[in-house]
Amino acid sequence: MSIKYIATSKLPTPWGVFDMHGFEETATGKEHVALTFGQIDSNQAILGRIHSECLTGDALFSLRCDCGFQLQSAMQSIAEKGQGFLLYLRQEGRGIGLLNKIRAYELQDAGANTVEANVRLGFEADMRKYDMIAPMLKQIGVEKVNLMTNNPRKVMAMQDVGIEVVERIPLQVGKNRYNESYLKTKSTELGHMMSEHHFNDE
Ligand SMILES: Nc1nc2c(ncn2[C@@H]2O[C@H](COP(=O)(O)OP(=O)(O)OP(=O)(O)O)[C@@H](O)[C@H]2O)c(=O)[nH]1
Ligand SMILES: [Zn+2]
Repeated sequence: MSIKYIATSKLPTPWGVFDMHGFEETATGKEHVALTFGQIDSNQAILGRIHSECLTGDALFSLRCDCGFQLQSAMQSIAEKGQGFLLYLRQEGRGIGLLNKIRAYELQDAGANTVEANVRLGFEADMRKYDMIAPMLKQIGVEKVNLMTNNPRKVMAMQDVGIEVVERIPLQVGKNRYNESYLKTKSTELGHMMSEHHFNDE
């Protein structure tokens, strides 16, 4: 994929000051962000996260999913480590977009699970593409990663574009009474690797 690096600025956060790098997909004009913390050493495996946009969870405090909690936890871990990256990819709703996600939530309110809702709307369970990752990581100097995720598809997607995932670090945070069945569906139907205690401890 052709993606253009645009500019870099500081991004002060509650956990520390990140550098924010802006990108634009040439074909679609879609905008993505890479955050880095500290000095990136290309010879080392770098702690990082690939995070897909979730306006409701990341910005509007939704408890329907775990996205906002994962975002905060990842940024905190990166800042504590003193070195790391986070790619914030604008593929809302696993690639179906915000309004279709709200349609899917409407179906879920009526009893469908997250995968059934997507399928009823005529979408696959997960429509995300990860081909912007390689040029974005190249720009910020990351070649090997310790990836914070529970999603095996992300690990495979990284390897497919030639990025070595040295370690997968589980990121199980934010379980609550509103997202319990969402998390279960991730584990049973989307292949996410979740330990059982995630479902049992209140
Ligand atoms: N279609 C749809 N998308 C959802 C729903 N709930 C959350 N999402 C989207 O799911 C995506 C979650 O992305 P991530 O947190 O990066 O990744 P993940 O696949 O859950 O894997 P992890 O790295 O383990 O968190 C975001 O794009 C959310 O907007 C839902 O019920 N339906
Ligand atoms: Zn979410």
